[in-house]
Amino acid sequence: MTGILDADDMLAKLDEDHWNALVASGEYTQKEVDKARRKLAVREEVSMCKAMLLMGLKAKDELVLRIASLQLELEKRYLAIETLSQYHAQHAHVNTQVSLLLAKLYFRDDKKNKASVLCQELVDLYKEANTPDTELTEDAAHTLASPSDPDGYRQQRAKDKQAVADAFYILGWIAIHAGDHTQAYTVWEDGYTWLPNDKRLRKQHRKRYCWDQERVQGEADGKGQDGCANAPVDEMEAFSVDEAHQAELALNLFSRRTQKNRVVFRSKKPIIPEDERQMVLDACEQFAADNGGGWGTVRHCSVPTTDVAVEDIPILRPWLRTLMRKCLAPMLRACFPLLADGTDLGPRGDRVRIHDAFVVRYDAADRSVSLPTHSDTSSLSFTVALTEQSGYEGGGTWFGALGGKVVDAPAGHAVAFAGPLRHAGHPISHGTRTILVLFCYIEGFRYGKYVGFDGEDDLEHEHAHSETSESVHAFNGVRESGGESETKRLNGLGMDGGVDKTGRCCDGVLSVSGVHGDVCRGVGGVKVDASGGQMVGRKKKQCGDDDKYDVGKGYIVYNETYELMTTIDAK
Ligand SMILES: O=C(O)CCC(=O)C(=O)O
Ligand SMILES: [Fe+2]
Repeated sequence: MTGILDADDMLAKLDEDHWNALVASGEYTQKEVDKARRKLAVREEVSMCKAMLLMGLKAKDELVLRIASLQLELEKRYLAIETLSQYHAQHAHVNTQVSLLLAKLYFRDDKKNKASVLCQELVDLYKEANTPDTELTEDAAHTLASPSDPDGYRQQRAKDKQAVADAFYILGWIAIHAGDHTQAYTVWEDGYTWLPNDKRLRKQHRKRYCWDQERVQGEADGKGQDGCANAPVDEMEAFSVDEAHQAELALNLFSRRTQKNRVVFRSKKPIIPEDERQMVLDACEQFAADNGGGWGTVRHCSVPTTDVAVEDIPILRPWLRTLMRKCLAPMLRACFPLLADGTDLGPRGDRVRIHDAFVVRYDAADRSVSLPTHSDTSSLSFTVALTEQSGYEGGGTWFGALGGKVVDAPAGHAVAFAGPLRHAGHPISHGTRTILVLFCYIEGFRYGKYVGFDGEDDLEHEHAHSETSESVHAFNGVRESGGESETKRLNGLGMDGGVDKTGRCCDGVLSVSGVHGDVCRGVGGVKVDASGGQMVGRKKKQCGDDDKYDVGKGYIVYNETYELMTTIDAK
């Protein structure tokens, strides 16, 4: 009995022996046992915190936050929500952190309206009590974000600002998921005005500035592509939805009368001349060389498509703005003459805005050969071929609503289509295929309204909740509560958006902790809509019989989305 001094030590020793025996017997792995032990400790702490709360032994806000974060660790988000929402309902002046965590959990739970009310409340309270910050240099902003002050005042201020920045950020994402990019960018711009030192708000501001405002010489005076200045629609080859897809939701975006079932268009002529294509490819290679030697993966995870964001390559920005203004926007105007709300894209398509622009490369020699079925979170999208068709085999864009037709384009030609259409990057079997991909929105046109992105899905989620709690109760044992099965069930969907170490969300990749496991969900995560699609980040991934491209089970999600969700996990 060496080293045993009192009853507590004795019990601890017995406990230790008990756990060790479980591992030694081979019945459980060390990892399973560690997890079970941690679970017990967390439960004990929850009980203690609850007792302290009753006895008024510590600041209530702190205790409530601690209880909620422990409940999250136990993978019981519904309990965390209950804890926070009850507290929120009972207290008129609720701590910022409590409101924010509750908003994030609602957001992740797809209760967007509830999340939105809380975020708006945080923003309004902040605005009442503060004045907009001034923009600081990156360094100064960083110091501010990590202050060291003994009495904690500055630290608390910084935390509150961070919370309000998060609230702005979430409000924007809620708008994106409702298919309202205009509103999202308005909120983010407002957030940037108030908190210009928040990195994510600053990034959104710069993106808008880049695509909507910045003009450099040569652009404004009309140099650049004029090849399709008037973009007559007869210069476009149109593809119509087939018999089986007459109810295609994407058609709802447009006047049925004028659109006549046409949802995909391919230019008959090249819109980017060869020298410009080469310039773009060179710029991307140069960018890759300057940034660690390889192309990045801006969006994807388990399907490792390689891509670069055009806004990150300065010389491509004016080029794309000119191409957009002179060619692509008028082309969209011609192809999609009348929207469902009776408006049009404006003279020469000047209501069209770039939401995102990527150069995407598929390479048969690495694993980036295809892209799973998804819908873009855009009202209109483009792919423009940058490489010659002779340089690859396979490839092109697959569209479900065209009866599974694959539309590929010769070098320099553009394919324009309605973003909500289900589509996929058809696999290449040889060579390299590089395309420019554009996600566009139409200023002031809330396309989500026409494809069912609107509305609170509380009912659906009350149901999901009961499933969640059932599964949680059913899986309290050591074995069953471990990562995969529970995470799957927690989603109530049998599929999950996981997050890998690099911050990309992946379908089918189940991460170890349940909390991480459904990181994607709230960000528009694994949302199943009427047509059985999932929405992740800015893309809506669909699962259906014809999901034959789901080879790599990849989601397309933004790293910035991941950044937001990790702040939720940070509690
Ligand atoms: O490879 C293609 O043609 C499709 C690409 C695509 O859909 C995307 O990047 O969103
Ligand atoms: Fe796409």
